[in-house]
Amino acid sequence: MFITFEGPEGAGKTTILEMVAKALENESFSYIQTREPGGIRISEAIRSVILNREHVEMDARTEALLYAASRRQHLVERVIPALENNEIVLCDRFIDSSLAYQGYARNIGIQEVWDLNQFAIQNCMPTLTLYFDIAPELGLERIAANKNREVNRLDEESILFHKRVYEGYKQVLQMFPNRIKRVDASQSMDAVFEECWKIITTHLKE
Ligand SMILES: Nc1ncnc2c1ncn2[C@@H]1O[C@H](COP(=O)(O)OP(=O)(O)OP(=O)(O)O)[C@@H](O)[C@H]1O
Ligand SMILES: Cc1cn([C@H]2C[C@H](O)[C@@H](COP(=O)(O)O)O2)c(=O)[nH]c1=O
Repeated sequence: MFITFEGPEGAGKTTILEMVAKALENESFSYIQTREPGGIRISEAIRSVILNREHVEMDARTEALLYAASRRQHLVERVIPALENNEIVLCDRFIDSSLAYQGYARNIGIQEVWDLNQFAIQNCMPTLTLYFDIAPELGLERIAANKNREVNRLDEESILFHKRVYEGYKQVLQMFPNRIKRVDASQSMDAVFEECWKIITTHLKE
């Protein structure tokens, strides 16, 4: 099982992924938890290049290529070996982020970014994606309130950009209605977790 967590900034993906990991551990499932961009040395290095606040001149297609490169290395080095070892993979963001952020919000085109990513993923797609649905304003409020979080280059984009990301996700949801399950991320943490856990346990049984 390859489960990804998707959604705009501050939606609660990382928080709930941690809670899901603990719940899987309690049930004695073997799993790994990881993130994109990053998760392993080379992909974390690419992450620093992409998200560096000084790199304001980065071209949108360069950005899309760097995310895809980071994705490729992470898949080969971390995700695929874990799946081959029958471990559940919990991954904070994956290809849907590229479709929403680079494809739609950056105006490259969802189809172009999808095509670009095929070279990187070679058909390795998540079996389940939890989409954390939250109004961009509320997500940004949450991250602004979290003083421990480092602000990155994408966080600093305009509210207009974050609204486009939200619109982009809506389109991605329509493209993959079977794989992507929507969760109301504006609820309390416990309520969001319960909703996610129900979806995951159903997926496990299937
Ligand atoms: N359901 C919730 N209600 C209120 N606050 C929440 C909820 N879920 C998470 N938070 C808080 O919101 C902030 C952002 O949460 P988190 O880092 O999990 O979001 P994220 O989706 O991973 O964000 P990003 O993609 O921007 O890194 C954190 O301070 C977290 O404690
Ligand atoms: C995988 C991926 C990510 N992004 C963006 C989304 C966020 O703004 C950052 C990652 O930061 P986080 O705190 O770890 O969520 O990168 C993107 O634009 N495209 C992608 O493919």
